[in-house]
Amino acid sequence: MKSLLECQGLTKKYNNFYALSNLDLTLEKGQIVGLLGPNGSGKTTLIKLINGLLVPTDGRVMVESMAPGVETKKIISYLPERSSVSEHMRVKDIIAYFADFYDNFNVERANAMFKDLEIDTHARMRTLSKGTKEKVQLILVMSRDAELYILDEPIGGVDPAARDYILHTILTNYNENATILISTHLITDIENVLDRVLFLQNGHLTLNETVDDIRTKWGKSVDALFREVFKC
Ligand SMILES: Nc1ncnc2c1ncn2[C@@H]1O[C@H](COP(=O)(O)OP(=O)(O)OP(=O)(O)O)[C@@H](O)[C@H]1O
Repeated sequence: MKSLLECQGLTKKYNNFYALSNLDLTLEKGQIVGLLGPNGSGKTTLIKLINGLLVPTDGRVMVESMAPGVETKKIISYLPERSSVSEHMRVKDIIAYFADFYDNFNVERANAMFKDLEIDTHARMRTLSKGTKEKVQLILVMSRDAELYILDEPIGGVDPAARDYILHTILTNYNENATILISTHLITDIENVLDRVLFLQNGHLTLNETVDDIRTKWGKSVDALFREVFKC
């Protein structure tokens, strides 16, 4: 089976500091993968390398057998750590902009999710709360028919009640052959929707297991295992 994402010996050095060291990783299609690790462990660095926003110091990353570039941007839908959406625009204008920019943007799906989450699409971004802005961006990203969705800390500002709804409707309302890679510290909230978990520690991939195998092997939740492994 052709893999969706392949990293071989992937290394990123900032000056003399290794943010990512010799990382080997293969992800197949059709799974929701949690990218977990303490602050500074290299999650955003890995995500930026996959998106071609950083160049590896060593090793390589391939998406659908292609190096990051124009072609991979068409099949990756990326939610960055920090907002890339213009604050003065109205939500409806951002939807139109996305529809214009991305061939694979599904306007009906976006509008249905905005309606479900009761977000006023006439509102300007700057007038929305932090959590609502996050919802808007997540909806925009998940409304593309992509093969790989990469979400860097998508729901930190969303209240816990809305989180459940978002995780179950938005993250599961996507093409089942696609893969979602989510970096988050909200492990308890998210672990029920995850198929696989990656642990990053000081730039090293220290765990790559299915959630079922974690529960069977260690007899504990992903959150409990994370707290044990990364105990300060
Ligand atoms: N541009 C840069 N120059 C120098 N060091 C950097 C740069 N970007 C990141 N780093 C360092 O690389 C390491 C990994 O950072 P990264 O942002 O990938 O971590 P992270 O796991 O995403 O952290 P967090 O959970 O806090 O967002 C950190 O020690 C960080 O300080």
